[in-house]
Amino acid sequence: MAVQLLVSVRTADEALAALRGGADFIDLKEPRTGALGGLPRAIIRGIVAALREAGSTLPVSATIGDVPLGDLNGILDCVGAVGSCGVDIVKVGIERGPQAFAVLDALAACSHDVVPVFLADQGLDFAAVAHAAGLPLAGVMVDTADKRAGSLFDALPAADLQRFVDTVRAAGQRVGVAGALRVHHLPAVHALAPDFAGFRSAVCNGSRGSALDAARLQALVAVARASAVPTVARFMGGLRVPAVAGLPA
Ligand SMILES: O=C[C@H](O)COP(=O)(O)O
Repeated sequence: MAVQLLVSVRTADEALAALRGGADFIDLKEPRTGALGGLPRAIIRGIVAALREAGSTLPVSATIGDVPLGDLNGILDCVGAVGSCGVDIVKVGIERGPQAFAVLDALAACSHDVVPVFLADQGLDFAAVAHAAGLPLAGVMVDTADKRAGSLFDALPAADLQRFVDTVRAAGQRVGVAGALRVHHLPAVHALAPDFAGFRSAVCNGSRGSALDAARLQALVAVARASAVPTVARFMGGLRVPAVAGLPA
């Protein structure tokens, strides 16, 4: 099955461009304030309304922002507030640490559909990943916090990435990957075979805080949808990297 494309946006115009451009999920966040920067609630409500007025039935997610794991009440308050803005899924960043288990339990027990996003910069705690996979959540995702440090494929060994996908899927959960992924990572992403992959940096003209670029999104969607992607004998972390001449990386 094709990997579905989650595209992160920060305005209604970007959301409509992502809709027209072929995204499978629309993800609302403020990339200027961090990997999982949260948008003001009024903006979230406005973007959801604009998408629905345009006839979109695509799932919409939104992040709560960077709330420390130690602030469980703060996390749950933000999940409630963002979840009441009309989004289908609320995304919550999960840093590595012992508090992750209690936070995951609380997220699974709350009244909104939540996707925990494991931040891979310090490596993954597979006990926490397996714990999340066994909970009634809307999926489990991995991403990176520091976008300057390279992509997800730089942050984690290929074997860990595959273990993440396999662990979540074996528990029957939907699994997603993200982390400064570019067009040239698509074959590696396809090899991992998650249910969905998230993009922001790759669809912007400059940094991930700059405006979404429709041509870059179009190129990304075209390559992702292509049944066969040309590859060259170049490897990154043991995974094939494609040659995509003329397309933005
Ligand atoms: O949820 C997905 C992220 O917004 C992806 O952002 P990124 O491609 O800049 O890592």
